[in-house]
Amino acid sequence: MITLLEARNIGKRFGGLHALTEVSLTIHKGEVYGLIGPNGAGKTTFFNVLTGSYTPDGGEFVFNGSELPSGKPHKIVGRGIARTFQNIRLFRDLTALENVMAGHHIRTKAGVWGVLTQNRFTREEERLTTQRANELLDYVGIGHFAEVVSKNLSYGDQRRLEIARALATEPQLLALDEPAAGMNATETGQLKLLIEQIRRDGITVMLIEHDVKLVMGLCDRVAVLDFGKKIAEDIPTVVQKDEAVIAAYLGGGKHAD
Ligand SMILES: Nc1ncnc2c1ncn2[C@@H]1O[C@H](COP(=O)(O)OP(=O)(O)OP(=O)(O)O)[C@@H](O)[C@H]1O
Repeated sequence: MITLLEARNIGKRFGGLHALTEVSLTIHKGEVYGLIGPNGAGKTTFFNVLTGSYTPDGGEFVFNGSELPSGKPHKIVGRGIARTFQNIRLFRDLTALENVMAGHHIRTKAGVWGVLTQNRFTREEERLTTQRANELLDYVGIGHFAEVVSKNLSYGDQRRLEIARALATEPQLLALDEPAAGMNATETGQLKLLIEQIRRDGITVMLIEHDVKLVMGLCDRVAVLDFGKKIAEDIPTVVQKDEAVIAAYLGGGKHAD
């Protein structure tokens, strides 16, 4: 197994609140890795420090063998980590196609000068960016909505669009924050197929998700956070039976039935 991401003793405080305490985990190339836990456990905070939205108070991330810069989202995308957000963050007034093209621009070479002058090189690059964006919209299943303004898409399709935009940055690790939130059973089933396809295409996936069935059916391994600490990490069937996890995540014996 090849290690893609290693989180070493990650800590994050907000004032007196310890949102993450010495969280360490290792993600292997090609796996789907779930991050679960009760509300407020620190899952999104973990994504935020990994992807540079927040600077951790302690610890480090090693990606593909070298340390990631902290607090530099753009550089981290450039290193090959893309994410989606729990609260969808699209350019609401741009079309689906334009949203995906915006994601791809991090990989294009034409600088501001090229865009301003629209030289031949830039025009060719734009053509390829458009082509790639259309391919990605097809890939996530919303190719027919390329020209639709993103705020007019259904919730499920907006989530797919966010995935297409993240894929446009050509990531090696795709971090999905509650991708099934607000989806009905059919959409969730389609999402599962899409994530499986993404993995088959060689992209490692890290997933925060509350839909237990989806997590159990999709993830190779799962880590559980509770009050900012990792309390378990294993294959789904083992995690499901872990007493500390049952107590924390399912509300403990008092509520379990
Ligand atoms: N920017 C912030 N400022 C202050 N406190 C924060 C901030 N972000 C998160 N927190 C707190 O840190 C803790 C962890 O929050 P986080 O959003 O990471 O949890 P989560 O596991 O993703 O929860 P959920 O499943 O509800 O999304 C919570 O107590 C939250 O209130």
